[in-house]
Amino acid sequence: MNSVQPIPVVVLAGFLGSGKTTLLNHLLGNRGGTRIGVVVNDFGSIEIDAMSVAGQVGDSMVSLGGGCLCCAVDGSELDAYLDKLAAPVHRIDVIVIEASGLAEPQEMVKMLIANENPAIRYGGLVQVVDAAEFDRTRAAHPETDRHLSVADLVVLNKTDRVDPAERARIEGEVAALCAPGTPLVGADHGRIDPELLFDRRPWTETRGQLSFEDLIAEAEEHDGRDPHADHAHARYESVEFTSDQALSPRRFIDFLDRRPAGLYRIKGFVWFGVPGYQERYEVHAVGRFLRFAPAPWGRGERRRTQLVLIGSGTDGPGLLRELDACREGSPEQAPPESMWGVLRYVAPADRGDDLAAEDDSPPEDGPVPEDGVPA
Ligand SMILES: Nc1nc2c(ncn2[C@@H]2O[C@H](COP(=O)(O)OP(=O)(O)OP(=O)(O)O)[C@@H](O)[C@H]2O)c(=O)[nH]1
Repeated sequence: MNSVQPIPVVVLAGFLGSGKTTLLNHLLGNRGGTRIGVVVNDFGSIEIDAMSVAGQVGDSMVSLGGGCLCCAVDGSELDAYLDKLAAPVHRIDVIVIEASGLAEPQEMVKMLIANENPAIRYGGLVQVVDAAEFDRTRAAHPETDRHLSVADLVVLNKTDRVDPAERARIEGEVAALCAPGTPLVGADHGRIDPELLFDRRPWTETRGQLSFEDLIAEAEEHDGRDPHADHAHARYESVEFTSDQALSPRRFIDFLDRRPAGLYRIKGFVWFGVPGYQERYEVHAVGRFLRFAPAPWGRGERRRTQLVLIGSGTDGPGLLRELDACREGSPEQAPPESMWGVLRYVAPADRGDDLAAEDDSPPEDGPVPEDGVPA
């Protein structure tokens, strides 16, 4: 690849928790000699997703914080980031924008098509679908159907969480919602062939790409009303919690066990500071699904907890008060057993042997060794 050709800009979209960051990390980890520029657009000003992929992208990383790309960031700001990434000095082959899980992908595509920088070109819309949550997501968010209809490539992710018959049913439904011939690839932890995105003559050139006319028609639909009123995130609110004090694992698990149904997504990391469990515990909750992943702290990284909670109809200040009550002043005195509730939800995500538990699954008995892998 060389930098004379315009750099394709691929939009990675999908509902909250569908696996966009996981897929992006897979691409970054399997990019061979390809240089990928990344734009992460997170919901909430604590850029959890940016941190999840940071370290792998170095100075090519730019992050658009503060909310949804389509609303909070105007075209000129996006253009400025793209200009920066497209500078020849970076020798970038492909740019991937990870859209906020609540963004309207069409808005981003529109911005990219309108971009006047000759060094880049729109490279397609990849829609990530959570196979295990497909029916629920569709019922709660009818715009899912519209998003699928404009996708260039659909990744049916989390296929490990559905059986083959269920997978076949969902594949049929997804295919019926997509434009005819839209490629649909199944994936476990976002492990797709990176060639799907890095090919110089990709699927988007032959079919499926939104035409400008489609986009104008879309825009006209909005006429006379707030163009963002029907966006998914208009119905959502997010709150952020940060603590320099450790959290009590027991009180935090109790908080999670009691979390309201409208609290759709929790992500971030937690410091428990319990002797023997000094790692940084990444937490991901999607609906009733919950997982912790321990990882070492970065060199010199401050021990603390940062969480983003996204929900609808939830009492944000009330949630923050409950989290405040989880603070623990003397974590060094906590017994190791206090971690058991957390360790039930630890799975070695990167190894693929997914032991993540559903909230309502029976608890594992007994302690778990310090590597975090339940016995
Ligand atoms: N079982 C299973 N879990 C997965 C798979 N892919 C991702 N996950 C988990 O699902 C959770 C959400 O994944 P993310 O990659 O953060 O999802 P996202 O779409 O970036 O989420 P938002 O940033 O909230 O929109 C994490 O706990 C992942 O480890 C998969 O194929 N199977």
